Amino acid sequence: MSEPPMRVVVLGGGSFGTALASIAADNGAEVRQWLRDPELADQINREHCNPRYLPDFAINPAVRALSDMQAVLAGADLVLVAIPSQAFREVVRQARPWLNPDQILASTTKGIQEEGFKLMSQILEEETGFAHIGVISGPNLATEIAQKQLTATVVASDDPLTRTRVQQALGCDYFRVYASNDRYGVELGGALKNIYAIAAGMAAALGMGENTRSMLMTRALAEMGRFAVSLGANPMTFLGLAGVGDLIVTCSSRLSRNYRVGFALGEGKPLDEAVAALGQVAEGVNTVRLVRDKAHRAGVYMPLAEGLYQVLFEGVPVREMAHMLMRGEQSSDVEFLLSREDVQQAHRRVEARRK
Ligand SMILES: NC(=O)C1=CN([C@@H]2O[C@H](COP(=O)(O)OP(=O)(O)OC[C@H]3O[C@@H](n4cnc5c(N)ncnc54)[C@H](O)[C@@H]3O)[C@@H](O)[C@H]2O)C=CC1
Ligand SMILES: O=C(CO)COP(=O)(O)O
Repeated sequence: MSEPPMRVVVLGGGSFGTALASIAADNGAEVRQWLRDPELADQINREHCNPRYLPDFAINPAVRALSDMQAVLAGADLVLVAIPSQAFREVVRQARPWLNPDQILASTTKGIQEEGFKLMSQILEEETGFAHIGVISGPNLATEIAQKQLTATVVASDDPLTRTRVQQALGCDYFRVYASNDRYGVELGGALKNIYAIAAGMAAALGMGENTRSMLMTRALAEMGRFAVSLGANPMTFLGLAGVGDLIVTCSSRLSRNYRVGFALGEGKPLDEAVAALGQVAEGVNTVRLVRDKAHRAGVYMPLAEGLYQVLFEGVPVREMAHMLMRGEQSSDVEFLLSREDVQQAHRRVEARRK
């Protein structure tokens, strides 16, 4: 006898939640999607389209949208939480009475909560105390996934059941799901790359070329690694899809909201205007502030995050910041091989000999 279909619930009616719900339905799962707006839920059920967030995409008609949290969660095997970080805890609290410890819970959100510098799966853990918790992160522009363009993601959890169930629910012929046991690293990579996507968008708006973008992405990776090490995380995870994979796509594509905010800023638009014009979440705007503050307090050298912070929140012109960054310290390429301190020390020795 064949197994009954997996019951998958997606919390969130944005572009990524909608794309994931359709993948799971394409894969044969019984899928329900929770949205707070009942009218949009009705429209999705009627027209199989989410005009607000993914207007040109035909949603698999098997996806049922609901705005009643209790009804949506009844009997769920896997719950994917695709809610922007600012509202994530609030929605998990709303769902909590209808969640149970046998369910698999996974965050798809690439952001950080200000209080306590919490990542979203830590919020899932705090709010539920359950064991089957994971995250999904990778080069996953929702619009491309909706078009069934081939890509892959990472499910990260120290719980093998969580990894396996997510792979079963979402892995299909246009979406591969790789496994990782470094939940913190995968989640941190997803949040950090948004910062650098804003910078890449700015550089593009200023007419900077491919060498510039390549330098920016590679130095971003170095900076992400330095930050991860300071938090006790394993920077090797950033060599995977949820690190360098997501960094490449988000720093290269106009489909990325973070890139688009950066582009608008590079064109001279004020931050509030750039964010309002987007009409969707660009997590990097908040993340850069949180990461810059944390790096400051911990004494971690993050010139790109610092520079971006100054452009976004202190009114430093983009070109001036680019110039300052180019005139910054001559540093080491790969710090795991040659430390920054060794390079600085060598400079000091040469200077001392000159005097
Ligand atoms: N869109 C993409 O390409 C990808 C997005 N992500 C991540 O997924 C997360 C969610 O993003 P998207 O779906 O793209 O967002 P979105 O901006 O397209 O939509 C956000 C959704 O959250 C809902 N929402 C906001 N506040 C809420 C609240 N208080 N209660 C209930 N619902 C609320 C909105 O109504 C909307 O349905 C983000 O953290 C993003 O980083 C991850 C991978 C790809
Ligand atoms: O995370 C993403 C792609 O993997 C989406 O990036 P944006 O949130 O910048 O659109």
